[in-house]
Amino acid sequence: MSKIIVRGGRTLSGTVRVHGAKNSVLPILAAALLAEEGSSVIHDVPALDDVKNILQVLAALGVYAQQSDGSVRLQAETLTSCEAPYELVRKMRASFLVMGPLLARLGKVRISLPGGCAIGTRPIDQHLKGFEAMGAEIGFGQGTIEASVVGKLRGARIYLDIASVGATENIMMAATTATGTTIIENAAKEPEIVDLANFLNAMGAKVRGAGTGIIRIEGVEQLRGVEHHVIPDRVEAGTYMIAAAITGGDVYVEGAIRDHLGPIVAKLEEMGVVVDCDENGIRVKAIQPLRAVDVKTLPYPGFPTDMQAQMMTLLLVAEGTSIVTETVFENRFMHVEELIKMGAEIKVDGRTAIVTGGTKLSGASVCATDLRAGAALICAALVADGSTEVSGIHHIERGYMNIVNKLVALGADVYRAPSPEDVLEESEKASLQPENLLKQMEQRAAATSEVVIPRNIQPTLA
Ligand SMILES: CC(=O)N[C@H]1[C@@H](OP(=O)(O)OP(=O)(O)OC[C@H]2O[C@@H](n3ccc(=O)[nH]c3=O)[C@H](O)[C@@H]2O)O[C@H](CO)[C@@H](O)[C@@H]1O
Ligand SMILES: C=C(OP(=O)(O)O)C(=O)O
Repeated sequence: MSKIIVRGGRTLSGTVRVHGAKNSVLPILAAALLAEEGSSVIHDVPALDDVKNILQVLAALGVYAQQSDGSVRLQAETLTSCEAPYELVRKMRASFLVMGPLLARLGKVRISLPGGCAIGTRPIDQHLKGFEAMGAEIGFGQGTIEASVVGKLRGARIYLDIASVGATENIMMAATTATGTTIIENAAKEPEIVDLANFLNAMGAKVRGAGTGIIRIEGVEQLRGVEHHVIPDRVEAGTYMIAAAITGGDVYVEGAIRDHLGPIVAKLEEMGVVVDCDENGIRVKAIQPLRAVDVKTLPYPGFPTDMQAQMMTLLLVAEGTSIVTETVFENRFMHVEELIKMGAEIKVDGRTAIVTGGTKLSGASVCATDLRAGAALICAALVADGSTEVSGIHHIERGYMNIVNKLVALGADVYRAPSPEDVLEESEKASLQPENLLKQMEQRAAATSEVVIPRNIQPTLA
């Protein structure tokens, strides 16, 4: 098991550049399935495990993808399957976002139920309610969902009981080529929804109102591939803002968009952190001591649940007691137990955590139970006395590209310790390189006095 090791006590300073948003790029790559003509070229695609995973799902459906230097070209003119394989969907919930595009493109889809995860049960009833309203027949097999529609999906008025990000995206994509108009009421308003709508509109869709609670999609005949730049990752940006503040540092987060980070900026300022925003990024300068503040997570534009764990960690170094309330997911305090191992004083009562500030944190062996819990542990480790070993880092690598290098560039004392299996894998890979294979054959031949003629210099037989 690989680990990230952090020796705390360094003050962060300098500039860090944020990558493209994970939560934008995943639906956008799924939406590329809708292009019946031409290629889609997506730029600012971060090299994250989640991205690799969705590209594998798309490949299994027949999409041809080429990746180079932060961009991906996708060719989806001919799809070869309507079935998203279980092993891939199981790895990542966001793969469920291919359901809407597949229903629109092929009129049928077979996909595994994505199941729950550490932060909550995460049902998909609102996605399915939307597809059914649009005329899809939905059936459940053993852990799978099969949906089909006779002819095309039909536009409908769909009220979401919860302003679900994924359901809004899935229904929005399905509706782009439906007959008539679809209206999503109580739609999610996240910036990633707007990014997806912009991509769809560039492809020829007619989506209006993205970013508000009511989205109207007028169905069009077909969509074509286009080029698109993904928006910067607001959660990655927010995490580096917290990392800067917790170490009493001075960091410029290049690419951070202030309008996407309203609640983070507001809470940091309430705590006494100096936040300067310009059109290219956000500078965070922490003048400690910081003040305790209360935080309640809510759908956008409220305080993002994806920043709750990191914010809780910052509150540990503030003066006074803070109350953190998680309203979006029912089980998103898994980091608390790990922070307590580092000396934190936090009491959880249902969806509320009472955080006592000013306690000294000490290095410990802790485990990232989910992506943002992992980010929060790294933030805590940056100010803890001594060394912290964070395991479960595959969660962190789902959402933060080059986190270790970025923190090192800001002055942190941190490194990634590969697991013995990783080292073995690397050496196995190396031993499979052609030049090494040849060397091994030669060594074996010398030992057995066999004659080895490498294939590329073998004489052609008459
Ligand atoms: C890939 C991606 O973009 N992930 C984000 C997306 O996840 P995701 O799209 O899964 O989150 P949702 O907005 O759908 O979930 C919000 C709440 O609604 C509930 N719900 C959702 C759908 C449904 O059909 N029924 C239902 O009850 C969920 O269990 C959860 O309690 O938004 C979350 C909330 O901002 C973020 O934490 C995730 O980082
Ligand atoms: C919960 C998250 O992502 P996902 O929905 O992909 O699990 C997250 O990004 O914090």
